[in-house]
Amino acid sequence: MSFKTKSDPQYLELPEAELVYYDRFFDDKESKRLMRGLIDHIHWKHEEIIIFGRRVLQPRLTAFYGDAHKSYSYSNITLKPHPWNEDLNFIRQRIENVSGYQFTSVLLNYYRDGQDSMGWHSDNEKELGTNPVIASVSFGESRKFMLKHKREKHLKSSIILNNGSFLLMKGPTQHHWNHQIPKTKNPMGARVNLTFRKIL
Ligand SMILES: O=C(O)CCC(=O)C(=O)O
Ligand SMILES: [Fe+2]
Repeated sequence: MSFKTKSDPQYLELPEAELVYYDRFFDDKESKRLMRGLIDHIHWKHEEIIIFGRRVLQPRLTAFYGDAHKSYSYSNITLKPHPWNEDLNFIRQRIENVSGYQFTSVLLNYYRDGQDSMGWHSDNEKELGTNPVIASVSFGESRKFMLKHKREKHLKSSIILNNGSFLLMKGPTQHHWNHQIPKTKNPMGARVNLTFRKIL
């Protein structure tokens, strides 16, 4: 008799990438509690960024938490971390135990509906070092996570990130691939995503 655990990992077979996906990493009850806690208690901000010299609001809310003195800069903004809270430590503990990696910081994104999104990018900021490990946890509405190779333009992939899921990106993934969460016209509820990172 085989016994399937709730979080059998799926290895995504993409060249020059290392991606591992765990569906239902958190069960429905935990996910519901954590999503509620995050929406209600995280210090969400609607950040302005500068794109091609213009000030625009990001199409989502964000927050940055982590060890003190580990600031993070991207798209002309520098984020100073809020201290870890209980829910974030609970999530961090679980992903550290399973992945065997440790994280100093977490960037949170709150997609209020299908019109909220994140454009093509890779998480390759200098302070993450080479081959950074990024641990991505999602709660709420399922959204499509798209990947495209930076050099070989025909190489594309996508994966649906479900409620309670955990996606681990490591090895040369950030070096060779961009990712995005596209907008969608389908009616969509809220989604919260957390990307745990190690700032050196
Ligand atoms: O919302 C997601 O799943 C992606 C978030 C992301 O790529 C990031 O925070 O760098
Ligand atoms: Fe990212």
